Amino acid sequence: MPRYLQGWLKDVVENSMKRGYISTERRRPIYNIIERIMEFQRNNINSIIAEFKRNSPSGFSAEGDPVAYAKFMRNYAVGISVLTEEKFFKGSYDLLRSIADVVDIPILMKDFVVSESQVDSGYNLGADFVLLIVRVLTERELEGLIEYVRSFKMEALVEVHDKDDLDIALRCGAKLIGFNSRNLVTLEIDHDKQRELIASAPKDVIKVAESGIQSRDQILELKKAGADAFLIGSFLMREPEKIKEFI
Ligand SMILES: O=C(O)c1ccccc1NCC(=O)[C@H](O)[C@H](O)COP(=O)(O)O
Repeated sequence: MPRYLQGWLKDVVENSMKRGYISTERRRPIYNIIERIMEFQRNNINSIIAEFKRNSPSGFSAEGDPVAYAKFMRNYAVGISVLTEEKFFKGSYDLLRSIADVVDIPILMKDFVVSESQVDSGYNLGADFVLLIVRVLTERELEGLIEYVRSFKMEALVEVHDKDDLDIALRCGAKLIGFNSRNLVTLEIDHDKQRELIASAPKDVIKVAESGIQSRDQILELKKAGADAFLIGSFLMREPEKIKEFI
Protein backbone atom coordinates (compact mmCIF):
# COMPACT_ATOMS: atom_id res chain seq x y z
CA MET A 1 0.00 0.00 0.00
CA PRO A 2 1.33 3.47 -0.88
CA ARG A 3 1.77 6.14 1.78
CA TYR A 4 -1.16 7.65 3.66
CA LEU A 5 -2.50 10.43 1.42
CA GLN A 6 -5.39 12.87 1.42
CA GLY A 7 -7.40 14.92 -1.08
CA TRP A 8 -6.80 14.62 -4.82
CA LEU A 9 -3.56 12.66 -4.28
CA LYS A 10 -5.47 9.91 -2.44
CA ASP A 11 -7.94 9.82 -5.32
CA VAL A 12 -5.27 9.72 -8.01
CA VAL A 13 -3.33 6.92 -6.30
CA GLU A 14 -6.48 4.85 -5.70
CA ASN A 15 -7.27 5.15 -9.41
CA SER A 16 -3.71 4.08 -10.26
CA MET A 17 -4.09 0.96 -8.17
CA LYS A 18 -7.21 -0.01 -10.16
CA ARG A 19 -5.68 0.70 -13.59
CA GLY A 20 -5.95 -2.19 -16.05
CA TYR A 21 -2.86 -3.96 -17.42
CA ILE A 22 -1.96 -3.45 -21.11
CA SER A 23 -0.56 -6.61 -22.65
CA THR A 24 0.32 -5.29 -26.13
CA GLU A 25 3.78 -6.18 -27.48
CA ARG A 26 6.42 -3.43 -27.31
CA ARG A 27 7.17 -2.08 -30.81
CA ARG A 28 10.41 -0.10 -30.27
CA PRO A 29 13.85 -0.56 -28.70
CA ILE A 30 14.78 1.12 -25.39
CA TYR A 31 16.25 4.63 -25.74
CA ASN A 32 18.47 5.50 -22.78
CA ILE A 33 17.64 8.92 -21.31
CA ILE A 34 20.80 9.25 -19.19
CA GLU A 35 23.08 8.53 -22.16
CA ARG A 36 21.18 11.03 -24.30
CA ILE A 37 21.41 13.79 -21.65
CA MET A 38 25.16 13.17 -21.45
CA GLU A 39 25.45 13.32 -25.23
CA PHE A 40 23.57 16.68 -25.27
CA GLN A 41 25.95 17.97 -22.56
CA ARG A 42 28.99 16.97 -24.62
CA ASN A 43 27.48 18.93 -27.53
CA ASN A 44 26.58 21.97 -25.37
CA ILE A 45 22.85 21.60 -25.96
CA ASN A 46 20.42 22.21 -23.11
CA SER A 47 18.47 19.02 -22.43
CA ILE A 48 14.77 19.79 -22.63
CA ILE A 49 12.21 17.09 -21.92
CA ALA A 50 9.12 18.35 -23.75
CA GLU A 51 5.88 17.27 -22.13
CA PHE A 52 2.58 16.52 -23.83
CA LYS A 53 -0.10 17.49 -21.31
CA ARG A 54 -3.76 18.33 -21.98
CA ASN A 55 -4.93 19.25 -18.51
CA SER A 56 -3.73 19.61 -14.96
CA PRO A 57 -5.04 20.17 -11.43
CA SER A 58 -3.45 23.64 -11.40
CA GLY A 59 -5.89 24.77 -14.11
CA PHE A 60 -3.87 24.22 -17.28
CA SER A 61 -5.71 23.03 -20.35
CA ALA A 62 -4.73 22.81 -24.01
CA GLU A 63 -5.62 21.00 -27.17
CA GLY A 64 -2.90 19.73 -29.44
CA ASP A 65 -2.10 16.91 -31.80
CA PRO A 66 0.18 14.49 -29.91
CA VAL A 67 1.77 13.02 -33.04
CA ALA A 68 2.54 16.41 -34.62
CA TYR A 69 3.89 17.70 -31.27
CA ALA A 70 6.13 14.68 -30.80
CA LYS A 71 7.45 14.74 -34.38
CA PHE A 72 8.32 18.43 -34.03
CA MET A 73 9.93 18.05 -30.57
CA ARG A 74 11.95 15.06 -31.75
CA ASN A 75 14.23 17.50 -33.61
CA TYR A 76 15.15 19.50 -30.49
CA ALA A 77 14.24 17.72 -27.26
CA VAL A 78 16.32 15.22 -25.30
CA GLY A 79 13.11 13.30 -24.57
CA ILE A 80 9.33 13.51 -24.52
CA SER A 81 7.14 13.22 -21.44
CA VAL A 82 3.60 11.92 -21.87
CA LEU A 83 0.96 12.33 -19.18
CA THR A 84 -0.97 9.06 -18.97
CA GLU A 85 -3.06 9.79 -15.86
CA GLU A 86 -6.72 9.96 -16.94
CA LYS A 87 -8.86 11.78 -14.39
CA PHE A 88 -6.86 14.90 -13.50
CA PHE A 89 -4.56 15.23 -16.54
CA LYS A 90 -6.84 13.83 -19.28
CA GLY A 91 -3.98 11.61 -20.39
CA SER A 92 -4.18 8.02 -21.62
CA TYR A 93 -2.16 4.94 -22.47
CA ASP A 94 -3.23 5.45 -26.11
CA LEU A 95 -1.43 8.81 -26.12
CA LEU A 96 1.78 7.13 -24.95
CA ARG A 97 1.49 4.46 -27.62
CA SER A 98 0.76 6.93 -30.43
CA ILE A 99 3.80 9.05 -29.52
CA ALA A 100 6.04 6.01 -29.02
CA ASP A 101 5.13 4.84 -32.52
CA VAL A 102 6.49 7.98 -34.20
CA VAL A 103 9.68 9.01 -32.35
CA ASP A 104 13.07 7.45 -31.78
CA ILE A 105 14.04 9.36 -28.64
CA PRO A 106 13.45 8.53 -24.94
CA ILE A 107 9.85 8.74 -23.72
CA LEU A 108 8.79 9.27 -20.13
CA MET A 109 5.62 7.67 -18.81
CA LYS A 110 4.39 10.47 -16.53
CA ASP A 111 1.86 9.05 -14.12
CA PHE A 112 1.29 8.23 -10.47
CA VAL A 113 2.96 4.84 -10.63
CA VAL A 114 2.41 2.67 -7.57
CA SER A 115 2.35 -0.87 -9.00
CA GLU A 116 4.44 -3.24 -11.08
CA SER A 117 1.47 -3.70 -13.39
CA GLN A 118 1.66 -0.01 -14.39
CA VAL A 119 5.37 -0.45 -15.13
CA ASP A 120 4.59 -3.52 -17.25
CA SER A 121 2.03 -1.48 -19.20
CA GLY A 122 4.47 1.40 -19.68
CA TYR A 123 7.13 -0.94 -21.03
CA ASN A 124 4.69 -2.64 -23.40
CA LEU A 125 3.41 0.70 -24.69
CA GLY A 126 6.95 1.92 -25.46
CA ALA A 127 8.11 4.04 -22.49
CA ASP A 128 11.87 4.32 -21.83
CA PHE A 129 11.70 5.92 -18.41
CA VAL A 130 9.02 6.01 -15.76
CA LEU A 131 8.16 8.63 -13.15
CA LEU A 132 8.22 7.49 -9.51
CA ILE A 133 7.13 10.13 -6.99
CA VAL A 134 8.77 9.74 -3.57
CA ARG A 135 5.87 11.49 -1.82
CA VAL A 136 3.30 8.85 -2.78
CA LEU A 137 5.36 5.71 -2.09
CA THR A 138 6.85 4.07 0.98
CA GLU A 139 10.64 3.72 0.90
CA ARG A 140 10.39 -0.03 0.41
CA GLU A 141 7.94 0.41 -2.49
CA LEU A 142 10.19 2.99 -4.13
CA GLU A 143 13.26 0.77 -3.87
CA GLY A 144 11.33 -2.19 -5.31
CA LEU A 145 9.84 -0.20 -8.17
CA ILE A 146 13.22 1.34 -9.16
CA GLU A 147 14.65 -2.16 -9.36
CA TYR A 148 11.61 -3.40 -11.28
CA VAL A 149 11.79 -0.53 -13.81
CA ARG A 150 15.50 -1.26 -14.38
CA SER A 151 14.82 -4.97 -14.89
CA PHE A 152 13.31 -3.88 -18.26
CA LYS A 153 16.42 -1.71 -18.98
CA MET A 154 14.18 1.35 -18.52
CA GLU A 155 15.21 4.09 -16.05
CA ALA A 156 13.26 5.65 -13.16
CA LEU A 157 12.87 9.42 -12.90
CA VAL A 158 12.53 9.72 -9.13
CA GLU A 159 10.69 12.91 -8.20
CA VAL A 160 11.47 14.82 -5.02
CA HIS A 161 10.01 17.90 -3.36
CA ASP A 162 12.22 18.44 -0.30
CA LYS A 163 15.35 17.28 1.53
CA ASP A 164 13.64 14.27 3.13
CA ASP A 165 12.44 13.07 -0.29
CA LEU A 166 15.94 13.56 -1.70
CA ASP A 167 17.53 11.51 1.09
CA ILE A 168 15.05 8.70 0.42
CA ALA A 169 15.68 8.84 -3.35
CA LEU A 170 19.43 8.60 -2.80
CA ARG A 171 19.12 5.75 -0.27
CA CYS A 172 17.04 3.87 -2.86
CA GLY A 173 19.76 4.25 -5.48
CA ALA A 174 18.10 6.83 -7.79
CA LYS A 175 20.40 7.96 -10.63
CA LEU A 176 17.94 10.30 -12.37
CA ILE A 177 16.20 12.67 -9.98
CA GLY A 178 13.40 15.12 -10.79
CA PHE A 179 13.22 18.27 -8.65
CA ASN A 180 9.64 19.46 -8.87
CA SER A 181 9.06 23.12 -7.99
CA ARG A 182 5.29 22.49 -7.69
CA ASN A 183 3.93 21.59 -4.27
CA LEU A 184 1.64 18.57 -4.74
CA VAL A 185 -0.90 19.82 -2.20
CA THR A 186 -1.01 23.61 -2.64
CA LEU A 187 0.09 23.38 -6.32
CA GLU A 188 2.24 26.47 -5.76
CA ILE A 189 5.57 26.85 -7.58
CA ASP A 190 8.74 27.67 -5.60
CA HIS A 191 11.84 28.01 -7.79
CA ASP A 192 14.09 29.26 -4.95
CA LYS A 193 13.49 26.08 -2.96
CA GLN A 194 13.93 24.01 -6.12
CA ARG A 195 17.33 25.59 -6.91
CA GLU A 196 18.53 25.13 -3.31
CA LEU A 197 17.56 21.47 -3.37
CA ILE A 198 19.25 20.90 -6.72
CA ALA A 199 22.43 22.56 -5.44
CA SER A 200 22.42 20.27 -2.39
CA ALA A 201 22.28 17.07 -4.45
CA PRO A 202 25.37 14.94 -5.20
CA LYS A 203 27.29 15.65 -8.40
CA ASP A 204 27.02 12.11 -9.69
CA VAL A 205 23.23 12.02 -10.11
CA ILE A 206 21.44 13.47 -13.13
CA LYS A 207 19.21 16.32 -12.00
CA VAL A 208 16.04 17.23 -13.87
CA ALA A 209 14.31 20.54 -13.01
CA GLU A 210 10.54 20.18 -13.32
CA SER A 211 7.57 22.57 -13.55
CA GLY A 212 6.93 26.27 -14.09
CA ILE A 213 9.74 26.87 -16.60
CA GLN A 214 8.91 29.61 -19.11
CA SER A 215 12.15 31.27 -20.20
CA ARG A 216 15.76 30.72 -21.20
CA ASP A 217 16.87 32.83 -18.21
CA GLN A 218 15.14 30.43 -15.83
CA ILE A 219 16.87 27.53 -17.53
CA LEU A 220 20.26 29.21 -17.13
CA GLU A 221 19.60 29.91 -13.42
CA LEU A 222 18.62 26.30 -12.84
CA LYS A 223 21.67 25.16 -14.77
CA LYS A 224 23.88 27.34 -12.57
CA ALA A 225 22.37 25.58 -9.54
CA GLY A 226 23.34 22.22 -11.05
CA ALA A 227 20.39 21.09 -13.18
CA ASP A 228 21.27 18.81 -16.10
CA ALA A 229 17.86 18.71 -17.81
CA PHE A 230 14.57 20.64 -17.81
CA LEU A 231 11.08 19.19 -18.01
CA ILE A 232 8.68 21.68 -19.58
CA GLY A 233 4.98 21.09 -20.18
CA SER A 234 2.48 23.98 -20.16
CA PHE A 235 4.71 26.57 -21.79
CA LEU A 236 5.78 24.37 -24.71
CA MET A 237 2.24 23.09 -25.25
CA ARG A 238 1.28 26.72 -25.90
CA GLU A 239 4.44 27.81 -27.68
CA PRO A 240 6.24 24.77 -29.09
CA GLU A 241 8.59 26.86 -31.27
CA LYS A 242 10.20 28.31 -28.11
CA ILE A 243 12.12 25.09 -27.63
CA LYS A 244 14.51 26.36 -30.31
CA GLU A 245 15.50 29.22 -27.94
CA PHE A 246 15.71 26.95 -24.91
CA ILE A 247 18.15 24.32 -26.17
O1 LIG B 1 0.79 20.26 -13.72
C1 LIG B 1 0.20 20.31 -12.63
O2 LIG B 1 -0.65 21.16 -12.35
C2 LIG B 1 0.48 19.31 -11.56
C3 LIG B 1 -0.18 19.40 -10.36
C4 LIG B 1 0.09 18.48 -9.38
C5 LIG B 1 0.97 17.46 -9.58
C6 LIG B 1 1.65 17.36 -10.77
C7 LIG B 1 1.41 18.27 -11.76
N1 LIG B 1 2.02 18.18 -12.96
C8 LIG B 1 2.93 17.18 -13.32
C9 LIG B 1 4.22 17.78 -13.57
O3 LIG B 1 5.14 17.47 -12.86
C10 LIG B 1 4.32 18.81 -14.68
O4 LIG B 1 3.39 18.46 -15.66
C11 LIG B 1 5.68 18.92 -15.30
O5 LIG B 1 6.66 19.14 -14.36
C12 LIG B 1 5.67 20.12 -16.29
O6 LIG B 1 5.25 21.26 -15.59
P1 LIG B 1 4.84 22.60 -16.36
O7 LIG B 1 5.95 22.95 -17.28
O8 LIG B 1 4.65 23.61 -15.29
O9 LIG B 1 3.58 22.28 -17.08
